[in-house]
Amino acid sequence: MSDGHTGPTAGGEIVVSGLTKQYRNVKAVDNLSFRVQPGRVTGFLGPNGAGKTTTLRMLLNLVTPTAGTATIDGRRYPDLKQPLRTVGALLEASSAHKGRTGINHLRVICAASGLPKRRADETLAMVGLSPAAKRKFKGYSLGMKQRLGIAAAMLGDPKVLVLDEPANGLDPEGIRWMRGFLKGLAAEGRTVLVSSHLLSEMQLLADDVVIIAAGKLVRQGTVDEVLGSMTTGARIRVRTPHPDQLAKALTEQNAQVQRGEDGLLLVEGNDAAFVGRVALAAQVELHELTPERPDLERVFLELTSGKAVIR
Ligand SMILES: Nc1ncnc2c1ncn2[C@@H]1O[C@H](COP(=O)(O)OP(=O)(O)OP(=O)(O)O)[C@@H](O)[C@H]1O
Repeated sequence: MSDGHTGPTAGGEIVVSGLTKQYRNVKAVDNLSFRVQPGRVTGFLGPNGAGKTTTLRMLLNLVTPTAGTATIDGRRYPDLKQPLRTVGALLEASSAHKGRTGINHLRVICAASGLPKRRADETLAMVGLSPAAKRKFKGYSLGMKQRLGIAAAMLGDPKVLVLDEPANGLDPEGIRWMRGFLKGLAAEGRTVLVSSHLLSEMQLLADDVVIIAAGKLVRQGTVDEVLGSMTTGARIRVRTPHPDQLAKALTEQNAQVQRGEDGLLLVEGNDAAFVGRVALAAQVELHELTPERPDLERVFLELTSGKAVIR
């Protein structure tokens, strides 16, 4: 809708509708629509150049859409009555005045935005940076800078968090911390939208995923739905001392079977119960029968194959 109001929505829902951004030569975002629910972590995934950053910047009114709308809590960003209390954002490795201490960086933002000064101390504690409060920004590690950026995003106690590649450059400990922190925010009922190309990380972090490629929606759903919808990715590992006999029986039932080492068979497109039944009917002893869940990495490559163009 053009007046910036899309009617009542549950607190903190993000609604992207027909969003499009045409740069001179590139359609960075192409008629994109999706919804992001509160109380959940949503992974916003896509290959390089897919249009993730452009979408998030349109959501935050930093880039003007060519067409379509993006609303937070039912309003476009410029129409939010209290933007910092509604949405907090981390767009890139946060920058701050090099000679300023972490705590002063946050206090400056509080002063400029009419937020109480105590929020600087509270959010610094929230991200575990209190011990480094009085150290200068230029001495912060990348991980500390990311934490400070998150503290800044949390100053207004927003119900919506939008983070562009927050795990970039973090070490495994930093990534683990980030995961716990973001899950905690969602558990408090906040909306957490996180862009990433680290798909394995998203599988551990996200409840829902929105996958885009070349500016277009490729798939949206819960992580389980998206993984479960990929029949080609689902395989059953079967181990038997009689692989020839079992492979023959399975192939006769039109199953696709790949041979591995040590009597291993990989069966595609069927479930474990099917494989067990065929083995029983063929009187073949089984030493292993394991459904292999497709991982998000494989699903992602399959869904976006051919669209991961470097533009
Ligand atoms: N200001 C701009 N002017 C022209 N083209 C742009 C501009 N900003 C982005 N693009 C182009 O739009 C496309 C989408 O870029 P965007 O940064 O949104 O993708 P992304 O999914 O965030 O990628 P990455 O993971 O590499 O950051 C790319 O082709 C990019 O070159």
